[in-house]
Amino acid sequence: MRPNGCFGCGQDNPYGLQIESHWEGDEVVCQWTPKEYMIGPPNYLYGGISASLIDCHSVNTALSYAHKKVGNDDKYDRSIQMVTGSMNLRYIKPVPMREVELRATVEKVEGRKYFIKTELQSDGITCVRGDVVAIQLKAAQ
Ligand SMILES: CCCCC/C=C\C/C=C\C/C=C\C/C=C\CCCC(=O)SCCNC(=O)CCNC(=O)[C@H](O)C(C)(C)COP(=O)(O)OP(=O)(O)OC[C@H]1O[C@@H](n2cnc3c(N)ncnc32)[C@H](O)[C@@H]1OP(=O)(O)O
Repeated sequence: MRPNGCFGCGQDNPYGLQIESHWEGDEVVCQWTPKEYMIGPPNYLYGGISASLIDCHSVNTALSYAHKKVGNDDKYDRSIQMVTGSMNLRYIKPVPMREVELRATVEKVEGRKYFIKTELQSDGITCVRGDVVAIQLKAAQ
């Protein structure tokens, strides 16, 4: 989708994280590598960056799922809009400053609420687990 200035996934935001998420079976997956200045504790990723990664990846999972539900797999429909309603994170292990993988699944959908479970992994080990509720905005009247 262009233009896209989203801090998480916007290719048009040079200061953003520029994540790219794609479907792999029933999961939405993304590989991403931190910049040196995104450090928090010595040698480890800043927790707010992990939160941003999980936030954007999860909301995009919901957004893409909502598109699929109406039989639209590849064309972005600007009338379908999604925001983060709530996000609960469990920081299980510190995240090393190297490539991470995000893996998200749609747990359930209730009306406009999409319940997404996302894991942030390093070398196949889950470091952060997120439960995100993405909410589809009411269609403009
Ligand atoms: C796989 C490839 C991916 C492809 C993607 C492709 C392209 C990408 C393109 C574009 C990308 C664009 C954007 C990037 C995506 C993400 C960006 C990152 C995410 C964000 O950065 S986003 C900003 C932060 N976010 C907000 O700024 C939200 C502020 N807030 C509000 O705008 C309202 O507050 C709202 C809308 C949330 C609700 O308002 P509302 O009036 O629509 O809804 P209402 O109150 O009627 O509630 C309806 C039902 O939701 C329940 N509910 C309400 N609030 C809840 C909550 N907080 N948590 C859990 N449940 C909640 C109620 O309990 C009720 O549930 P029930 O129906 O069961 O009673």
